[in-house]
Amino acid sequence: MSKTEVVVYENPDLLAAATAARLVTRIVDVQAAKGSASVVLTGGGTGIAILRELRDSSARDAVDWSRVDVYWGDERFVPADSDERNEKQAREALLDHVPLDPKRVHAMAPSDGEFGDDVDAAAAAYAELLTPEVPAFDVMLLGLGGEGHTASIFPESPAVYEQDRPVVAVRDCPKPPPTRISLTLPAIRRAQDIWLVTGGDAKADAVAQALAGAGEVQIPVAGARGSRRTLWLLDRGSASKLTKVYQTPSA
Ligand SMILES: O=C1O[C@H](COP(=O)(O)O)[C@@H](O)[C@H](O)[C@H]1O
Repeated sequence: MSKTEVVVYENPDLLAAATAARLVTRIVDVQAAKGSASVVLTGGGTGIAILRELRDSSARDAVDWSRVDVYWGDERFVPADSDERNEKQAREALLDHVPLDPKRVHAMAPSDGEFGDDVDAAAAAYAELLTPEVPAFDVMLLGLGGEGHTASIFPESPAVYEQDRPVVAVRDCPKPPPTRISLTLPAIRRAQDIWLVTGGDAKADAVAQALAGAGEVQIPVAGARGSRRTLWLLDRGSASKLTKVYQTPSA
């Protein structure tokens, strides 16, 4: 039975540092149990801050990075060298600083890559990578938007209704850049652990609605649930509209 837990940290810095530490522990535990670990990364302020914390932590050397598979939950369909690209931000924050096996880093294609500006072909190629069955990812990090999007699945958009394909092209996003590639909710729900990481008052309504049981069409992040565990990692701002009291580690 999958569990949902909420942990609220005092501030965004503590949220990022504690999540980085938690991620090291999870990867090390998974590697001890089965050899390698798979991690799905998110873009966004909190997601990238966690990677930076991990880079700057000596605990990162506890991980055997050559046995980590890296995926992304979504990507902005922009040129490879664009600062908006989630992959570029993740590389600068962490991936270029640890000894990963390049063959195990599975980025989504940029708009100047092998598929050119054909975002459907780029999304189909990522779907192909995840066949025949979407991996049961060990940990998936996901951020969210104030209107309830997660990965690049926006409220009431075609992506939120997708039931068959694990990866889709996304157009006309309300948040720039407008063209993206995203895992779909059925693919997201293949993950064993989903960690929803977000900070700031602007996310408080979406967090409260999702935890109160909102529908995933209106609040897509409500549909992000891990098969083993769904862990909400928040700061005081993003948790400020929760009515129930949750675990709050002291600083
Ligand atoms: O555009 C995106 O935004 C969300 C959330 O980002 P934030 O900076 O508002 O926290 C992120 O989860 C997603 O991966 C990204 O592409």
